[in-house]
Amino acid sequence: MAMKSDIQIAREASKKPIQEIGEKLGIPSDELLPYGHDKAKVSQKFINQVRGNKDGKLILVTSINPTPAGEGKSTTTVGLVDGLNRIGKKAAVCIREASLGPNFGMKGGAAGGGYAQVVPMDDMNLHFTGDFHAITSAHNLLAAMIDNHIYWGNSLEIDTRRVTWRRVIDMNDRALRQITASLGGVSNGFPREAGFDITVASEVMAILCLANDLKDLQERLGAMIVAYRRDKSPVYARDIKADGAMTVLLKDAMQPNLVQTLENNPAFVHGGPFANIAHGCNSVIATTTALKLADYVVTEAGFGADLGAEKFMDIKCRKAGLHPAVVVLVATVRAMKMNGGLGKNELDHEDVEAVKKGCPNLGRHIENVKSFGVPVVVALNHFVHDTEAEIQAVKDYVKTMGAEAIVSKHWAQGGEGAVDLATRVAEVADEDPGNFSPIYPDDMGLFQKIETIAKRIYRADEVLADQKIRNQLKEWEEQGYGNLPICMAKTQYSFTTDPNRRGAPTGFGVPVREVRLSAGAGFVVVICGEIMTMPGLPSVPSAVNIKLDANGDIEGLS
Ligand SMILES: Nc1ncnc2c1ncn2[C@@H]1O[C@H](COP(=O)(O)OP(=O)(O)O)[C@@H](O)[C@H]1O
Ligand SMILES: O=COP(=O)(O)O
Repeated sequence: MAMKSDIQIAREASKKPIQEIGEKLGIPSDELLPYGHDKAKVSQKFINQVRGNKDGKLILVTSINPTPAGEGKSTTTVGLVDGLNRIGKKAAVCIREASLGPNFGMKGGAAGGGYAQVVPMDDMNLHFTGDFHAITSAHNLLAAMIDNHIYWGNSLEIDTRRVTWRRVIDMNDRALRQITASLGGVSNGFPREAGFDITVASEVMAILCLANDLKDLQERLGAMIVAYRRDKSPVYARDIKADGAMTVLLKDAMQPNLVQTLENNPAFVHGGPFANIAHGCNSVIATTTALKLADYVVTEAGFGADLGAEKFMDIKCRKAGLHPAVVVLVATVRAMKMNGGLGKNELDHEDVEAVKKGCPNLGRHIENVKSFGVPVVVALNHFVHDTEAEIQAVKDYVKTMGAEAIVSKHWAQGGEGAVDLATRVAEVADEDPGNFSPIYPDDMGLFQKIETIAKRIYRADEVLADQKIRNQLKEWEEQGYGNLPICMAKTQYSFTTDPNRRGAPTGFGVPVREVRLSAGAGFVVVICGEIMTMPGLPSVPSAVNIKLDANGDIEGLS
């Protein structure tokens, strides 16, 4: 029988009232702000009340370098939590919210898939509880106030050639990457080059995902650098007096969202930075709250372990004082084949040799995760086309790497299909050796931090950066930002900056195109190769297949 679509499965879910889901975690109904019957925000008051609880075990789900469709990190995160609950563990999901960009572009949503989804998947993949709209508004309020400040006399002496604060929209729109603002004459202000990024690349998004509470949020917002003067001294958001109003716009967005899996297990869904252009992790407030309420919290970080997992460890864990007890590294036969050199349209037939050729990519990610002092379990996310020979090839290879690969069929079977994975992951998590450490110390120089990531994680020979970039990093160190971690922005398809160099390449350099100081979020963004902070739509966007059917139900969301 043909598998139902994700949205059909989600629509048929037997959801419980969100208050019952909260009760599973000890959240009283009056500490939930409901958004309908199946979504709610958790109150800051309750979050403050449980801050003293003992932490559960934190489990990170990452993956090998993915195909364009993604290898099932969110799906495995949800399936693993359902599996853990089936074996009697009190486990919760912690994932990111979906951006409308990939939803209507190519990649799809962020609610998992098959019988391992969070619901209501359509709400979650569309407007959800409005967090992304709030972030977009707050970001663009600041942009409007900057140009307005310049219009009314520019008392801060902003150098209009050095306004670094761009605008955002939660959509893939390449036409907005580079624009000229304030055209049309005197009443429209002073024309200058400007542009848009996608909302998930906004520093406001990063701050919402790293802040502990509203006070911390406002302080970080105020600390964002928005422009420089001619003497190159920074102008902050607090100089524009925008931080208060931005915090008002973000008041509700700051509170984590609670929904449920298809098997009625709790799922925190909050924040949504991409991992190729931002730090790629869900919010600290959701993760730390979940750890106070569940014995096992399973979270994910975007794209492959060279991006999301590295930034989870070196940015999120460092800043929030977290550490993963175990990492689940998702591999799929299809991505192994792609890393073995096959094209994205050649992945549906058996090719054991291609799987074997892709193994070094998996091996490098296993070594990288272990280099953070964290044990790893490989989850082979089973697809219907996978053959026994292909699966065996992965298992045999993983064994040579001193790890173990466990086949998980959560997509097709829900939690029942992930019981073996859940059993093993819980065992490893309970043995948590507590040896986690980031791969570079705070007091290492910024350029040296970039080199450490490039050489130790990507296996690059060198970092290529012109003198202007090196001088900019030195200047930020002199201004007191030298202790910040690095947020690498590069393609998700390769360890290199060339999306076509799959597998485990060596003998390459990492070209740095631009560096941006996210002084509010507290990291330095290093833009490598051709990666864009405003993606474009594909030739046939998913949007063309998204519509309402005769019953008014949504079709085409995945
Ligand atoms: N085992 C599987 N079989 C078939 N499709 C899957 C499987 N796992 C995930 N998918 C689908 O692949 C896409 C990407 O899954 P997702 O969990 O979003 O990946 P990631 O979080 O790594 O980007 C989704 O459409 C999902 O439904
Ligand atoms: O930031 C990217 O996340 P996914 O890997 O979930 O697409």
